[in-house]
Amino acid sequence: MSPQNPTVAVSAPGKVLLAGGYLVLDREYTGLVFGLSARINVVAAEIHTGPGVQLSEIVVDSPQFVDAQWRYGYHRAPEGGGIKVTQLQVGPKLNANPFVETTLSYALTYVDHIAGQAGTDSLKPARLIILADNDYYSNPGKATRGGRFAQFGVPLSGAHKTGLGSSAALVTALTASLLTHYLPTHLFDITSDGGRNLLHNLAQAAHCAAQGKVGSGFDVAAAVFGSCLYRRFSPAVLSSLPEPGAPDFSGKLAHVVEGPSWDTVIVKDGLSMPAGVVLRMCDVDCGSQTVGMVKKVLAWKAADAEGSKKLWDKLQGRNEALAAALREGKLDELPAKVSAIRESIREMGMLGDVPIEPESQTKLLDALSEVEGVYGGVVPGAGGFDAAALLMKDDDETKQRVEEFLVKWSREKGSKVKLLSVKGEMEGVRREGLDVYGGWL
Ligand SMILES: Nc1ncnc2c1ncn2[C@@H]1O[C@H](COP(=O)(O)OP(=O)(O)OP(=O)(O)O)[C@@H](O)[C@H]1O
Ligand SMILES: C[C@@](O)(CCOP(=O)(O)O)CC(=O)O
Repeated sequence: MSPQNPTVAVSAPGKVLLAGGYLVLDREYTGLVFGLSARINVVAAEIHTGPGVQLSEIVVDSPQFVDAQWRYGYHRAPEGGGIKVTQLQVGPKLNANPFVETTLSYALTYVDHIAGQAGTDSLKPARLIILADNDYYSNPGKATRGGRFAQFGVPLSGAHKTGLGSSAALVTALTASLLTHYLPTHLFDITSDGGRNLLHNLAQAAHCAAQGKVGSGFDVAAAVFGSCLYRRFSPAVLSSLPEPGAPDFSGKLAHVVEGPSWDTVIVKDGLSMPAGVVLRMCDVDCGSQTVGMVKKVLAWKAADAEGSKKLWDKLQGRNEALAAALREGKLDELPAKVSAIRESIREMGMLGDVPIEPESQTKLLDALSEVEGVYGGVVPGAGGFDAAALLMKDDDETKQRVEEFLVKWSREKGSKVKLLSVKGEMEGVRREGLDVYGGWL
């Protein structure tokens, strides 16, 4: 028989929205979502306490960063309020991690609800270890330990994010590791469709609560399902959920995440990568910030309902045409499909007065498209100055040409552009063997 609360490891991929930024906020439209080879891993293990010792504690470590341990006490709140977690002070100051804290309260509440129904009292203390692939963070400067997981030598707040969706991958892997650790396979199985749907719903709910807003959720969808065509859930699905600890949070959470009201549409075979083609990401370190872009685009959409609908319908058609060319392996069509999308994106940026594909990025993408073996590139997600996603031949010669091009470009333009080692990947959340984490556990 397997132990009651086994040590388990789960990983979830990062994301890139290749096409469908802004449109995917609206259920009328879809997004081309790719999972990435950069993963966030979480190992969940029981904490063994001495005989007679009672403690209700969850310890979370992110050992690649300095001062990155968070300890929480937990208890069952009255009136069905679920599991309340309270951060315990470790060092001189309380260093909050809202994504970890909220995910613990959501996942433990759900586990306790299910375990309560099954008549067992299974919330034993646990230790969780977070290990993130290096591409999630750039120029941390003081990285000391090589290998798959760097020791960054800075606190989490001092690491520069590359925008691969660390919080969504973390919330998903953390939720999945807790459910897998505490629940027997017949109650939660990450490899089943039902298990993945439940994980998706619970992770979306926790991620929205932690970030204090309901986005399109494509990042959590990528973390759970990997690459797909994504149509969002209606935000109303989450509107009946009270705060953790409030009366009946537990029952309402279970009702929402198990409920039939989710209208997310994930089309796994709607998106694929032809043999010999790879999706790669560039990090552009240029110091330019883009804030409030979503707000501005939505304001333009509201102010010009008719014109914006026309443009979005056209862009949706162009996005679908790219997905079809990828599915059908029509490599010679890729450059024109990518250019058509970029043209509509620039039009949206101009009409909304938002730098979605700013001129510096237009120049970079145009020049990259001329490099032999590159089919084209876009500003992914919301766009802006700081990233580019490329479709290119999957061979070392093309990679080398792109890297050489970027070195020259960076020198000439004074903006640091570098190719990340991350690649597009189809697979979503998965169990991992413990041997991957040698030396970290
Ligand atoms: N390795 C980690 N260990 C612990 N917490 C982490 C780790 N990585 C990310 N987080 C949590 O996620 C937060 C960052 O999430 P945020 O949504 O700001 O960025 P992101 O998801 O990486 O970026 P983007 O949405 O632009 O792709 C951190 O503040 C922290 O709470
Ligand atoms: C603008 C938007 O459609 C995409 C944002 O993507 P990213 O965070 O830039 O990868 C917002 C969303 O989908 O939640």
